[in-house]
Amino acid sequence: MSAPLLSVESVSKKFGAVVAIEDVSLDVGAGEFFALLGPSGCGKTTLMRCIAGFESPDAGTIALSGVDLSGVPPYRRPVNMMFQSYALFPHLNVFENIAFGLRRQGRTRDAIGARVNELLAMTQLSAFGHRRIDELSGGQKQRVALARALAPRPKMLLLDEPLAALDRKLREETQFQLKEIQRLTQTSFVIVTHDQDEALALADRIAVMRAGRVEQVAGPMEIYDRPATRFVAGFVGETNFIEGRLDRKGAAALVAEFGRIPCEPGDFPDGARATLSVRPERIGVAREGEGIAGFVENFVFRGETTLLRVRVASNIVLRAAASHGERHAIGDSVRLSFPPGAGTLLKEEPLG
Ligand SMILES: Nc1ncnc2c1ncn2[C@@H]1O[C@H](COP(=O)(O)OP(=O)(O)OP(=O)(O)O)[C@@H](O)[C@H]1O
Repeated sequence: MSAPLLSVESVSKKFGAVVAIEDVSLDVGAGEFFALLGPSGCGKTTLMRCIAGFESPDAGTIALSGVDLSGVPPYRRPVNMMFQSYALFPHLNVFENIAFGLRRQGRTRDAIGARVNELLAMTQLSAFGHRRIDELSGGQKQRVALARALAPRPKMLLLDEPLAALDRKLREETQFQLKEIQRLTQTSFVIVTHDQDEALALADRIAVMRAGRVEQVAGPMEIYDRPATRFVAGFVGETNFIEGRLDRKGAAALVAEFGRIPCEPGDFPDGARATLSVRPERIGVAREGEGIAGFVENFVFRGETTLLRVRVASNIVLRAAASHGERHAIGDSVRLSFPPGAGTLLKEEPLG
């Protein structure tokens, strides 16, 4: 594998007594779309600001193309940041906003014109070059901010919650555009988001952060299908946590209060206490036959699936997604089945 574009090594940052990030290490490749995902306050913005040069780490190093960035001011880094507020210049038109960084670089008039027109076309704003910023919709402003940040050809673009200001419908459409623009420019994008759907939809790889630390770095499918910790499993997507004791004799199973759940034992020892994380859509729902018996306590229609809450023991309710077209009623008896490999076995850990 080629050397990473960005390399963050053992970086920590405190604000007074508050530990914002602690011993964070990760790499981002050239042309990669990378997401920092985590709940509010987990340190993702602080990490991004350290990469941009607006904060300096207390410990650790940040290097770009192998060059240590400590002491390098933000404007000298080949990194640009797109702020959540967009921070556009209201007194300049769209063209001049996009041209701003290029003028500072002292490019010729022709070079500036060519680059701005290229970005106007890429962001579907060609007809808007002369518009004032306050004459634009929220989605158009977002695209101007993106074009402006990309204009000087940074090696890496940092995006702080880039879609947060857009309504839901527009956000989805803009996700496709953002991905397309990233692909066309081959710039590394590092996006900060607390929205798991956004991270899963956009990123090639995701770092899931919690309380200043990175819990897992992996591709979206792996994060979803093979979460490394209980926190990641619960934060990304919906899941069931089933507690029990591992029985490795014969076909491995987690022995839960309400029955045996087939599972892949990994390197957990026989008899270990563990938690199985199982996504609702991986549980089979049938009216009769084999499996764990339960009854439907409640359900919500989700379009493609219906999410059932199934009581399997006096104190345990599991969520299972029944396919489209199956009708269920409150009180129905059902059987739940768990294909081996449907879930991920996790260490027991206190949830902080
Ligand atoms: N300049 C600062 N001075 C003091 N504390 C700060 C400062 N910046 C961040 N913090 C604290 O550091 C921790 C991490 O904050 P950070 O903004 O990086 O989190 P975040 O994951 O980006 O959250 P959000 O999604 O809410 O922006 C928080 O406890 C925050 O209050």
